[in-house]
Amino acid sequence: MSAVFSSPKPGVCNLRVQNNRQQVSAHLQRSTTASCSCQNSVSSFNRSHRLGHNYHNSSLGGNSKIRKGCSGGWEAPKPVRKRASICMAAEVDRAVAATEFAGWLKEQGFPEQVLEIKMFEKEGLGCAATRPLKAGDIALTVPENFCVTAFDVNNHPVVSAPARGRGDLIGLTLWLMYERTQGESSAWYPFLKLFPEATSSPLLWSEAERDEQLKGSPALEEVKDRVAALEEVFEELDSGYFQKDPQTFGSEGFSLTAFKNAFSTILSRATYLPTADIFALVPYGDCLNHKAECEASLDFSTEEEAVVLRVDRDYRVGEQVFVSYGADRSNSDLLISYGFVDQSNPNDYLSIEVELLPTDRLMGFKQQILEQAGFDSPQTFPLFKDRFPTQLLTYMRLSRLSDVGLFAKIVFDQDVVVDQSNEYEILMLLMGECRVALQAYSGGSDEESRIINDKKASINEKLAAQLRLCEKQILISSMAALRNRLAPIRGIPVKGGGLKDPNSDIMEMFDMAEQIASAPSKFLSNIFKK
Ligand SMILES: C[S@@+](CC[C@H](N)C(=O)[O-])C[C@H]1O[C@@H](n2cnc3c(N)ncnc32)[C@H](O)[C@@H]1O
Repeated sequence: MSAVFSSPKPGVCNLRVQNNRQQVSAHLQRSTTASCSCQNSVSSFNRSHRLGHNYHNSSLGGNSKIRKGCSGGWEAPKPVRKRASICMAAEVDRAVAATEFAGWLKEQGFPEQVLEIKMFEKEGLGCAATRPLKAGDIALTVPENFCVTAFDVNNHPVVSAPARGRGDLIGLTLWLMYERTQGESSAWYPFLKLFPEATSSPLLWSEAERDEQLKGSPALEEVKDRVAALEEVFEELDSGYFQKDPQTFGSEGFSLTAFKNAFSTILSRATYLPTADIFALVPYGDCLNHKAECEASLDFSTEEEAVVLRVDRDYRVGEQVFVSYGADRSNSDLLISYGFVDQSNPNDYLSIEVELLPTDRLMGFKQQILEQAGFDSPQTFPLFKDRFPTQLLTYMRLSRLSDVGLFAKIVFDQDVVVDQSNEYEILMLLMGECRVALQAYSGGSDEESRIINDKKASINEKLAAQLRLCEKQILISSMAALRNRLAPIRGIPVKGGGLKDPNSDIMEMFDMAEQIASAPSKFLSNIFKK
């Protein structure tokens, strides 16, 4: 994995604020107070990262539990043979399409739901309650045979072969590409009419646009990696199947653009169902929008043999019912996977990677301590706008400690300062890392606010500005929190005697000191002793 921000001084500061694609980041379970504070409870979290699932093969090889025992299947109406055209949602009024879709589903025996699909100003299509709902109520029950899954891909006369072994998301992408080329002849036409042609994901932006708009953001590397992987898959499909059979795989419907558009659509609409370990296109379910505070999500119920949504809060009639697309989704992740940014996302974070110094003579000993506490080297931690994990600080304290006698003070679930010079060093290192990360973005935060409010700015420009602004805010508030922690160590008074904001006249001093975050520790300890 590529690190986006290199250390201010390699070998001295082994920290990198990096992209958030990966693994272990730590999930903070307790919410905190307004100013940036330290979190005590961290557990590793496995985000069901939809894109990440793209490259595993779990569900295509007959792992389609959701369709096992399915009786009858979805009786799609007999296709009316019309000239095949690519079905593009931009050409249709999606609100009208939603009403037609509901009627069509009813004809197929779809059960009555307590949700209706409606257009909402901010999120586009969404689901509104048609009767009052109480927390715990079932709001949606979609029998399994109405869902499109790997089962349909595996049994598809055309796309089953190219989809084999490629994972659910690519399988569904191929399914969508093919069905789109069938236009009104597709058995799923009323369903497909609801889909947007593509999302606003930067996976679809031009190289120049993404380089310019995402400059400084860890999302840039992430997008580059994902696009490269997607293009590689397309190359294989193109040379292995599309070019060999141009009659079946027409050049327009099976172009790279069509592939990427369909992939972004599937990425944003297919729901991962944990119980069945499968991705599915779920009618109605694919119209549910995300709210970070929400805990409800779709899953497959083996008892009901249906995909079910149980709401986590009360809803009034007409109110939009939300789900969670995943508890720990950063804005960068939301933008790449769904093409939107949630500016008030309490779960937004930047990842910071820390590791032991390879030249440390106590490396082996420290590694054992880390292993016992369940950490790796390197290890990724999240940096939130209002909090960062205690474990990040403890990890860093350990990594910079040279006095074995102080090792007993290393406690991962409590915020215990080991010794003042060690504390000073790690806070300065963190500060330096945040500063370097912040400097990688061009322009000040005012620039982002201006773009967000500029009526002439494009959707992509606005989305990128929202993302950059949120990420900058995380770094700025982390630096403010670090300054607050540094102030008492340095014995510098802060306004009103509190720890919130250092006096503005000493800000300059802080700034100067922060610039030397990577200075030799001898020099730092001299400052400390002043
Ligand atoms: C599963 S679909 C939901 C239906 C979608 N709104 C539509 O019009 O078809 C996911 C898409 O909904 C939109 N969306 C979901 N939650 C959102 C939110 N909180 N804010 C803005 N857009 C959201 C994004 O465009 C995303 O790609």
